[in-house]
Amino acid sequence: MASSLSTVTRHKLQKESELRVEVGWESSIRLQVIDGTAEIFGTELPPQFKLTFTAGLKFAIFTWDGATVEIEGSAEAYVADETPMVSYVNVHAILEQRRVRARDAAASTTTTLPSTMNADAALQPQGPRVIVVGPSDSGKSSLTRMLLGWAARQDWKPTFVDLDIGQGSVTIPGTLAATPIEMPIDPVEGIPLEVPLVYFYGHVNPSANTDSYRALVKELARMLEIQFAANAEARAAGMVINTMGWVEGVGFELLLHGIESFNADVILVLGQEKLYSMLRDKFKTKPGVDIVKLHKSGGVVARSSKFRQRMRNVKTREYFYGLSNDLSPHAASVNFTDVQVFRIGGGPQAPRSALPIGAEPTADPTRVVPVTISHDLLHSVLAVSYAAEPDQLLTSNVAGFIYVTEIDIARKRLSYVAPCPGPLPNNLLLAGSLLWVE
Ligand SMILES: Nc1ncnc2c1ncn2[C@@H]1O[C@H](COP(=O)(O)OP(=O)(O)OP(=O)(O)O)[C@@H](O)[C@H]1O
Repeated sequence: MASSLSTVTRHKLQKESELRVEVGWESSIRLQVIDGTAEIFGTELPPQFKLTFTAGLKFAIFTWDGATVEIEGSAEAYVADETPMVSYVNVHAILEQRRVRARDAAASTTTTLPSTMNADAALQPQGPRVIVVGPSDSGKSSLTRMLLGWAARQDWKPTFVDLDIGQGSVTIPGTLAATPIEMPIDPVEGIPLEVPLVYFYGHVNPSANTDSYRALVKELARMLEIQFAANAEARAAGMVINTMGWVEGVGFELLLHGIESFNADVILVLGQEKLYSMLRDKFKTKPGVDIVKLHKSGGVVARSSKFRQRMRNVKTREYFYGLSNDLSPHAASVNFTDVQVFRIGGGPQAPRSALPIGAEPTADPTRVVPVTISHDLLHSVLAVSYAAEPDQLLTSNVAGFIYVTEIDIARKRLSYVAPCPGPLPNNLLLAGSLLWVE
């Protein structure tokens, strides 16, 4: 039975049960494990230590052997003893065997090859490449976290790939990203930002420009392939890929494109029979791809579009201000001539003169188009690209993001806020449809 908590409440959890918590929007809560052991999405909680969970968060504290958990503050919370966790951890055990096999095989390849010879990258021993798929609110991100967390607890550094542009769990929404996970993901702080490879798609809706989305997925996969070829440890640990909840029509095509681009060999399907059978049909002639159907947890909470919008704002705010307002973003301004802003898509594909008579030029969705700086850019989130030339902007990764706070047309100056001081690392900026108002 759900209870509304406003003060301190203790919950005794039996083995293999979980406490499902929804923090209210009014304030954060403090939570600690009083005795026993418990984890949040694969990350073990430190005993006797108060952790703060911010307003709006929804999560489960799971225990394998039993625990007592105390919550201070206002939250909806209830205990559930029916969870799919055992099936999830069984998947982890199989992935673990594959990682060990890849590591052992890599070790014997290096000892048997002459030192001057490199094994063909495609033939090198390879750990599991897992892709988690399912409709919206099926628990994909949570399962991804668990699999990464359990692997990291066994000293692997698996690569987390996030293709879900709606949430932006690595940096901000509207991005695709990959990062090695060296330790279980902190349930409060999230993913550390040290070495992520981030690409800016610029929209939270994949249908805004599916061609550019595909181009970015391909490029991210290509970059990881290069990294894996040079790093046997990362290759053996493999990757866990989180996807978006769009699984019908073009969404399904994009899923297939993701699976093929990353050469995924384990597809975990959460909570939808139809998607499972469509994938099984697609891959029945392809040996070496395992498709596994898993139950969705009864704890997964459906989130409205308003809630998602709110969480996106929280995520963007966190990027600039830190989780608990502990970062001081840096306000600065530049002359219009100091920066060049572009967007992807638009503009004619070919000049009318080059087209057959009567044909209308269509917009090229992957074309890099210059943007004239105007009031239209006010409140935009812009990516600072690593591209050396504008024509590389489509597939270059990004250094970070700024948001535009003022456009002074008379003085031709653009004011912005960046997460750190100092000049921008590049003057090539990329705009999408992402806006943010403090
Ligand atoms: N067992 C659980 N108990 C309580 N809350 C949960 C549980 N599992 C997941 N949640 C919460 O439910 C929400 C949806 O889960 P999650 O983000 O994993 O789904 P998703 O399939 O990745 O969603 P989408 O792709 O639509 O964004 C999240 O807020 C998550 O923290």
